[in-house]
Amino acid sequence: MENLKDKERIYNASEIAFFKKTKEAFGGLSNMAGGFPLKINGVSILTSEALYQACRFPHLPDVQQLIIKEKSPMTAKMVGKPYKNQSREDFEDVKINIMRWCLRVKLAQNFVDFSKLLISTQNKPIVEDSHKDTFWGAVREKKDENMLRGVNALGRLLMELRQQFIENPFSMKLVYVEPLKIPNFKLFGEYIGIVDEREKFIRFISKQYGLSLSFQQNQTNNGSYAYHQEEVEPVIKQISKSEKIINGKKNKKPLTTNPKSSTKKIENEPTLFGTK
Ligand SMILES: Nc1nc(O)c(N)c(N[C@@H]2O[C@H](COP(=O)(O)O)[C@@H](O)[C@H]2O)n1
Repeated sequence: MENLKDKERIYNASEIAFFKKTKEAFGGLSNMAGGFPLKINGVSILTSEALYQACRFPHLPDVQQLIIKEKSPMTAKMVGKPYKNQSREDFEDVKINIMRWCLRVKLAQNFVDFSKLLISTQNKPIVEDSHKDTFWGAVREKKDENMLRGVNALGRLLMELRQQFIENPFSMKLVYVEPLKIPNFKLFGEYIGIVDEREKFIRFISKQYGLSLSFQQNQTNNGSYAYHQEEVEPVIKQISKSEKIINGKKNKKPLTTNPKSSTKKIENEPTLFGTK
C-alpha cells in the first residue's frame, strides 16, 4: 500500500492560491463550482464533481443517473456515497487519471473562463483548502492555521493543467480530449467518446483575432472531421508564438501572415495533437 504521507506537501497560506468556497476568488477551480457545464456523449453534466463521481460506477448506470440528475454537486457526491464500496474495482488505481481527464474536459468545454481562472493564480501553488481531505486537498494545521498539509492531488493536477496552458495556450490538445484508455470507461452503458471542442475553439480564435478561419465540419461515419487545416494550423502556431503569458497578463502582437487556405481531412488521430 502506497504511503501517502510521503506525498504530502506543506503550504503557507500567504503564498498560495487556495480555494475553499466556490464563490471566493479561485472558487471556480473547485469541482463543486457551478458555471462550468460539461457534456459527455451528449449528456449534460452540471459539474466536474458529478462527472468524477459518475466515473466510479460505469457498471451501475442507474447510480450514474442518480448522481448526474442532482442539481447540487455536493448532493451528487452524497447520493453516490452509499454505493462507494461498489465503485469500479480498480478505482483507487485510476482515480487520479479520472480526475485529470475530468479537469481536461472542464477546460476544453469552458476554455475562456477556466483558462482565465487558471492563469489568474499566477505561478502560485494551487491548493484546495479542505476541512478534512488530505488527499485531494490540504488541511490547516491545528497548531498553525496558516500552514496547510496534504497531498493536494487536485491542486497539483490543476497546476499541471495550468502549465500545459501556459506552454501552449492555443494548442488543439487542450480542446480535444480522448477518453481514458481504461477498461469499461462508460457513461450510461456507452463507451465515453472523444470530447472535441476544436470547432468552437477555432471560432473563438477567429473572433478574438478578427480572422476568418473556417471550420468545415464534414462529420463522417467514423466521427472524423475535416477542416481547413493548412489555413488554421499556421495561424494558431503564430498566435501561440506571439502570445506571451507572464503573470496572468497576455501580451498580444499583431499577426503578419495571411495563411493560404486548403482543405485537408483530419482523421481520428489528428496530427496536431498527440496523446498524453
Ligand atoms: N465532502 C467534500 N466537501 C467539499 O467541500 C469538497 N470540496 C470535497 N472535495 C472533493 O470531493 C472530490 C473527491 O471525492 P472522493 O472523496 O474521492 O469521493 C474531489 O472533487 C474533491 O475536490 N469533498
